[in-house]
Amino acid sequence: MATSSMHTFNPPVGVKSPYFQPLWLQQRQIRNFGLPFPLDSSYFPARTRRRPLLLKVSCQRRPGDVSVKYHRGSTNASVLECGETDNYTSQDNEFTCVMKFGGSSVASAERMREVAELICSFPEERPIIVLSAMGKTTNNLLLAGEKAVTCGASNVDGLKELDFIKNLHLRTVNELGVDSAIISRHLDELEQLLKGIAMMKELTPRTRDYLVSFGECMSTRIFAAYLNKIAVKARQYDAFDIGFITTDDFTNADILEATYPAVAKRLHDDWLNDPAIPIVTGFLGKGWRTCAVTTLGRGGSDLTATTLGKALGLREIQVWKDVDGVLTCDPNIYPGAEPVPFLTFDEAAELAYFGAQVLHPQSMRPAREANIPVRVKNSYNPMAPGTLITKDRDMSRAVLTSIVVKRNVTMLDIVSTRMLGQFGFLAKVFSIFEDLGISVDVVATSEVSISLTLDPSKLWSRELIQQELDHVVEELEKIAVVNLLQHRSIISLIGNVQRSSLILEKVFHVFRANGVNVQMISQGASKVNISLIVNDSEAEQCVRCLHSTFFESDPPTVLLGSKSGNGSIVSESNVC
Ligand SMILES: Nc1ncnc2c1ncn2[C@@H]1O[C@H](COP(=O)(O)OP(=O)(O)O)[C@@H](O)[C@H]1O
Ligand SMILES: N[C@@H](CC(=O)OP(=O)(O)O)C(=O)O
Repeated sequence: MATSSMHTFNPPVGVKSPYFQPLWLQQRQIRNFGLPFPLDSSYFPARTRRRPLLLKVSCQRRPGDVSVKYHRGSTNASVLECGETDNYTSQDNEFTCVMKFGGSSVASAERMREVAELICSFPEERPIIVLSAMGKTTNNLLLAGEKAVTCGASNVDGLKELDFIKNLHLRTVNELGVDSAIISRHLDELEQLLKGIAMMKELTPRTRDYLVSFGECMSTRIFAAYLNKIAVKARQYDAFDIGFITTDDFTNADILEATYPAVAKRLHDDWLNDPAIPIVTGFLGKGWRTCAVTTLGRGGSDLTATTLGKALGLREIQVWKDVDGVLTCDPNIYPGAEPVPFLTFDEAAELAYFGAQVLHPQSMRPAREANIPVRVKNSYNPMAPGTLITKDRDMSRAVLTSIVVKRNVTMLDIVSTRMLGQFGFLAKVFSIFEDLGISVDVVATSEVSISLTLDPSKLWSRELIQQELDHVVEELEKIAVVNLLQHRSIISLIGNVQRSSLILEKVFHVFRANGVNVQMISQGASKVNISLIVNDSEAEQCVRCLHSTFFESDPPTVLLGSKSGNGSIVSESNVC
């Protein structure tokens, strides 16, 4: 490898660039992360060897280029050395796209065979493959872990979830005709881990992440072995071993910037030494402080795929699902939902953030930063065009793109106890949320009152239970009158907010006809989202009615009589 060209390097003091992320690393961590430059022991003068070393890593890239600038010093002020690693240019970019296959796409031996065929049907592509765990595996691992806490170590081998996982994977290996030895160590370790959990009577977030990692570790090993068996040369990678460096937020970790050059370097070098299709575990990373396995939040393999796309500056990122693309609404709520042919990154990000299970909430970020198109396709129906997500699209005729619902949201109405003209009220409220580490979804304000909703996924992952909610209310009550409203839903209308009057006119017509009162409304700064808060019990029906109104040429007049606020039966058009 061409090493650093040494020169004086002034760190951009006070500048926070997304490509310049300071990391405090220890020697052991540097080795573990496999950072893409030679940091052997000679890099650590004796006096700093035991102390943390400040290493700043920045990744500079144009499409197809990856280079790393770094400097190191014993303190922020004294930079000892800096340099730049190899530059990989687009000519030697050996991969063309990422293809990510979700759990439903690799749920059985038959599905794995079909996916292998699908990959081979694109001979012009040199893909990197990302796989999730085989369908239902992650849920069964989590359930097994929870049961292990209380079932006692001697009963672990009788857990039906463990049995399901063993049977599924051994059957798949058998049916594909690959050697079961590739997963036997994992199955043994999994059982031991569950026994450990049973003995400790405890399942920490860190252990939970290690536990679910077995799903992706096994699916990728089986699939790589099968590709090799059919003479398609493939190499399996555990993401946590090739430089996917994350925060240590177990169960919901975030990818750190140093990941991009590390992963690019590893895949690039391996390809040059011995070309083989990389089969990478989705969903997993390595915590930068703990060096333990982390996960990126449920559905996180989408984020693995877009991270790889950005790391290698690829032409396209494909996420293969079990639906014909991103649909006009959740097909579980309304089976007549239609595929949306084009979306912008902003639309897709809002859609994912506000509850569309089809994409991981953070997955658009790397694709947007590197401006790499994301294509959502159906592995069960590869001929369907799918959804193409890009930076811009023609919005001239766009009105509503998709309707999303996020359930079980908690809403807070906060009214200042002071009179009008009291400045600093909003700042005080938000500083309380900041202190408590709680993120807020939707906000509507006046000078003396705020209505807001709390992110249910954050509540879930942080186990923010009633006690914590009570604590929030207690703190807020020092400056305001607070009304806590639970079991609400956010209905998000993703589309062209330039046409908000037209959209809202239709929406309120539907709601009025159905006797539904909107409890809060917010038009996001993103300009692609209008959010409305209704009762949980009303949400699905509202989505179905809105879908009929916006996406069907002949909306139903009356599907069902519905009681209006004063108890009378409404019989207007658009009552669903
Ligand atoms: N707006 C939407 N568009 C498409 N699918 C959606 C939408 N909302 C919810 N879904 C659900 O998301 C599922 C696909 O996401 P997911 O299960 O995470 O896929 P995979 O596991 O294949 O990555 C679909 O089967 C569908 O039930
Ligand atoms: N297996 C993990 C990660 C993932 O991304 O899965 P899927 O692609 O099937 O949503 C999960 O179930 O959350």
